[in-house]
Amino acid sequence: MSSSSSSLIVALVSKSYHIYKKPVDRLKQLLLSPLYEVCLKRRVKQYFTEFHALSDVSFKAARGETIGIIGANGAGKSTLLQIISGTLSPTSGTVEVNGRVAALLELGSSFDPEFTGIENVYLYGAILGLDRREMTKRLDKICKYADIGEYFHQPVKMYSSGMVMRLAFAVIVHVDADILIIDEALTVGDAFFVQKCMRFLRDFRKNGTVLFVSHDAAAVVSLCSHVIWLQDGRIKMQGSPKLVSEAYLEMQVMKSQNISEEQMNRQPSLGDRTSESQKQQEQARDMRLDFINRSNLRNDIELFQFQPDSLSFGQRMASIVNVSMTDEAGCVLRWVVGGEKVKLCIGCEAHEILKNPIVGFYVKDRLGQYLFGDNTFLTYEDKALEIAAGESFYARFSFRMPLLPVGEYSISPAIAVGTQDEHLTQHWLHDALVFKSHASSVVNSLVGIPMTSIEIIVQ
Ligand SMILES: Nc1ncnc2c1ncn2[C@@H]1O[C@H](COP(=O)(O)OP(=O)(O)OP(=O)(O)O)[C@@H](O)[C@H]1O
Repeated sequence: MSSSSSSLIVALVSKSYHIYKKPVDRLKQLLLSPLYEVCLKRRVKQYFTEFHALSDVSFKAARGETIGIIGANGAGKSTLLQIISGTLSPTSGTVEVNGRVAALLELGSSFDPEFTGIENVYLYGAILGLDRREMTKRLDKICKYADIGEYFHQPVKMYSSGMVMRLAFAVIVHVDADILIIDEALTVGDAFFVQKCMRFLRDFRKNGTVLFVSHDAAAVVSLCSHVIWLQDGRIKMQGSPKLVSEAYLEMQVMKSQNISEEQMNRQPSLGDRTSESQKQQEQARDMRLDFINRSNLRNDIELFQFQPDSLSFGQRMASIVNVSMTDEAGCVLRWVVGGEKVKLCIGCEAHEILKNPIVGFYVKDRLGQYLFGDNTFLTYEDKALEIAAGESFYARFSFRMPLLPVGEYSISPAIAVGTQDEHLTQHWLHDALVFKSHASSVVNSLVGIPMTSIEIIVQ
């Protein structure tokens, strides 16, 4: 990307803070340090420790790009975005912005609670570099977009959080921003207004640049074209939303289970099982035969071979050794038609005694968006289940295959031990079974559900 096509260039941005143990240390630093330096011509000890909230962060964003910024609490997301929006200066590094930046962080946090909605519109406009005359021209439209009625004339302290969001977003929509910075607060709240914001964002993204900040990997996958993962003030990883969010999710699982990266076995050696799965593939029945010539929009879904060597993590008291989709009679399928009854079988092997194993899966689309998933926990919650070391077992999920838009999908199975809320992942296999929808009547939604009937009734 050339710098001229970039609407935003962040180059080696760092931010550090001086941390003082006691308030008096700040005073000592302020008074003694320069005094010593002048009188004694030497540096004296520092009364603070330096904390690096951001270290050498660099990236570029082009017009039409939506960049996701993910990271745990304290990772440096707000610091970075405050620097980009110009409300905080970096300790070192530069930010080049081509155009107007409008930030909607912690929605409405820059509103003055004592001022009315209208007064805050002017205030917010001023922060974004628009004078009173320009804001007056836009006031009616902002009022209509926010749709908060008489509250527009009331002090903001009387607003519900939903009203604050409505007003803040209405302003953002009408300030002709080139770069929008928003956070996940936008995606919660009144569903109709969220949809309205999303429609604006979808449109805005065609020419503008969006920075979307979130803790939630699934949210960035559905909105962003590129994702930056911040950890301890540094870029831990950046790239495609799917890859980065998977790695981030993996790290979160490891953290919640107190597992170090070394403890994770990331090298499955299940190659010897490939031949078995190949055999299954050859014997698989083509379910399309039953549906031939019914419709050219029939949702033909091709299932590929189980990938035992796909990226995985887990403690490995057990392994996933096979994933297949079968028809009701148990015959392994190579093709399935959306809307048909199928069974998803996840074969496992225990390497040690397993108490209360949970087997589950997620189905994801090409962008890594989670479409649906389930696990065995609730069904087995009241039944003590113990599996001896060396035993094989499998979990089977029976459901109707949803109708899927044309594209590639994958199933990520997992086995864990414990409960739904507190468990230790033993083996999580990313994209273990890939499948492809070749034709579909579903175009504008993530999945379609099989209709039992469709009618027009003229009275
Ligand atoms: N004024 C400050 N003085 C000292 N440390 C600060 C200051 N502002 C932020 N920090 C620290 O910098 C780090 C990054 O903070 P930041 O708010 O950017 O994180 P974040 O990723 O936005 O977190 P969250 O998701 O919780 O909002 C944190 O450890 C925070 O405590």
